[in-house]
Amino acid sequence: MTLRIAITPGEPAGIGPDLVLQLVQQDWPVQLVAICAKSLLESRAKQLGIELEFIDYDADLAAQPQAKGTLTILDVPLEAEVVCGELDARNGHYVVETMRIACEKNMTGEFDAIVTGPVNKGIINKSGISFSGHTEYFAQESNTADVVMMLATEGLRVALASTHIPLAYVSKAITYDRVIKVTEILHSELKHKFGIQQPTIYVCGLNPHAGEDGHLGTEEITTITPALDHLRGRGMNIVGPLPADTLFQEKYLKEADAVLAMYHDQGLTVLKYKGFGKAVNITLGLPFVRTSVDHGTALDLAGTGAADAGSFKVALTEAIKLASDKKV
Ligand SMILES: NC(=O)c1ccc[n+]([C@@H]2O[C@H](COP(=O)([O-])OP(=O)(O)OC[C@H]3O[C@@H](n4cnc5c(N)ncnc54)[C@H](O)[C@@H]3O)[C@@H](O)[C@H]2O)c1
Ligand SMILES: N[C@H](C(=O)O)[C@H](O)COP(=O)(O)O
Repeated sequence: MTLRIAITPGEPAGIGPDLVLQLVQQDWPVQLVAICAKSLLESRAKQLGIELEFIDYDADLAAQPQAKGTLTILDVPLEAEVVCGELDARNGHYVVETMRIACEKNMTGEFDAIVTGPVNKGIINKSGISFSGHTEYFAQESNTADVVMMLATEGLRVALASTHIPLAYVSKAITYDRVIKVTEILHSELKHKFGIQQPTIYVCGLNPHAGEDGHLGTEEITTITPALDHLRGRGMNIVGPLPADTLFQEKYLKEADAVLAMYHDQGLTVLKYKGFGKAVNITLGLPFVRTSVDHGTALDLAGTGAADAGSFKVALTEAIKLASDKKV
């Protein structure tokens, strides 16, 4: 049976539409359906000089593998005309609607995975919708209490204990229960989705030098270590908390199936330094497969033809793998 994968190009003024047009220049063993404005992709294709056959999505037809040079679209109309590189709050609802449809159709089983292009969180908020990221949106929309953001590139997986929150709130977000829940999800998904029988997880401290015995912060003593001790007591291979600035070295990474960072930039700066443009963002703990690109909207490159589709291809390849494994 051919899998059906939803692609949301994301912010219409960014590079997402360009990258979707690049993705379908090759065959894929699954059906790809872009959930977005047909008019947007038609005009972007014209601007980029790409010739494509556009096909309207029909849910009643059996899924067929993606043939290069065609693009199947589930049309969602824009609210306002798009100018490349110029954010417009009037399209905030449109962007979220594409995500909502993708989520709904994955929940019902019509689709087998979602691969998302980049969105601008600020402009969605400006449009009146409270929004902090796809990860949080899909968790809420699918009634999933806890999910984990994990980015992966060749040789490194980094998961986050907190995601899109101001730095000032991070300490409060790192609770005993949160550290346990995130590590449990990460451990379980490494085992069941990535086939690692006995996962080893290295965990970063929160403070400089992991708190230096409480002299540079106490969260390691009061919260993180007790949570990790609890998990170790249940038989999990957990190392840490280690100082984040010296954890990311080969000696440790060769032992680690994943690193759990306490906050966004602590982990993703390293991950993106290692693999920007070749990494995938995977939401762990959702009832469906969801992957994404490792980069943002790159407004400066929209419509120029200079955007690189490497990460989108990695994200799609990973979604196909995860969705295929789920079907077995
Ligand atoms: N998956 C997502 O939805 C996602 C991920 C990251 C950032 N964002 C959002 O994107 C917006 C812009 O973020 P930013 O400026 O930090 O990052 P960015 O990734 O958009 O841009 C950073 C730099 O990398 C370049 N770049 C990015 N993607 C590229 C590609 N595919 N090919 C070639 N060059 C590329 C850009 O031109 C720019 O110079 C923000 O609103 C942020 O929240 C969204
Ligand atoms: N934190 C992600 C990154 O830096 O790549 C990005 O903002 C996207 O997150 P969502 O998948 O939750 O939108």
